[in-house]
Amino acid sequence: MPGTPPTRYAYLGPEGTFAESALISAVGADEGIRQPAAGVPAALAAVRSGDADAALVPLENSVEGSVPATMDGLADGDPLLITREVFLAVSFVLAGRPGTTPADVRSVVSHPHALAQTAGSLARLLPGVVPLPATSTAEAARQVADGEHDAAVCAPIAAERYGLTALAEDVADRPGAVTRFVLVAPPGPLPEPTGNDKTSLVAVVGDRTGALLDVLSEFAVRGISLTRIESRPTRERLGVYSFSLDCEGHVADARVGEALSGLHRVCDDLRFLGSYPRADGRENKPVTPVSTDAAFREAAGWLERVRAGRV
Ligand SMILES: O=C(O)C(=O)Cc1ccccc1
Repeated sequence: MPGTPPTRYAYLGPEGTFAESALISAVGADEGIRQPAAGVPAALAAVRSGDADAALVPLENSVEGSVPATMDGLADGDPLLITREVFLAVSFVLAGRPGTTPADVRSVVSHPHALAQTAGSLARLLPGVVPLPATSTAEAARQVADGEHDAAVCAPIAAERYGLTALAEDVADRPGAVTRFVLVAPPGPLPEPTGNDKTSLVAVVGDRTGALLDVLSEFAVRGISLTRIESRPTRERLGVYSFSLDCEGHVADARVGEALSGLHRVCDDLRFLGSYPRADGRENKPVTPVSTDAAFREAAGWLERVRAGRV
């Protein structure tokens, strides 16, 4: 009998990206097949088309904030679900072809988030050199190896993979930067609740007074804490925004489920992006007695009795 085929994981490639390291740390080096994609849109497209079973993409960084390609790629297009989050400490090297010295460098290239996290250090190491964007840190290393540019800001493993040497190690304006990656899959069964989960949503609200307060109230009245909220342009016209947010809890929890029903009523559009185990090493805040599943069950029972005239 044929066994189950190996899981195909797309990731922001090429080989040697932080996304690949995050994928390996999430699923193991020997699990499934890793498929490098040319960018975040390509990684998500591979899942939507069925060419991959899941994709590992960067979502946000502790220094530079969210990755717009991922935020927008999840908010638009066919629905996808986040099934895991992965946190990775990122540390960079400035890498060049063997024999290069900082004085030889006329161009430096990297992912915009890597450039943002190293801007001050690059200005010191390479005065007057204007940094250029690449689709990923490993793509930048590949371009340097191919002679398209002189230096790349990348992971030590990417420098090694593309035969580059470090002109400077541990390049960072602020040490301790952490990037949050997510594993996304086509719609399907949700990860089981673990008791320490997060739920991600995109809420589109009308252009009216108090719209954001309406969104926040749905969480506040049910004792649900938000872990992230940011606005993104809907790209329809200036002034119409969506709110991308994460809250504590799983949609299977009564309070979260009820909050989502409430949001579905008050929002012009609500996209559920998944409930998955919290992986940032922190614990969700304790649920107050009035917001537990038992409290919601008891209240539903009470209402049923009232409606039946059994007061
Ligand atoms: O380009 C990469 O290697 C990525 O995985 C994206 C990224 C870039 C900079 C910091 C963290 C993640």
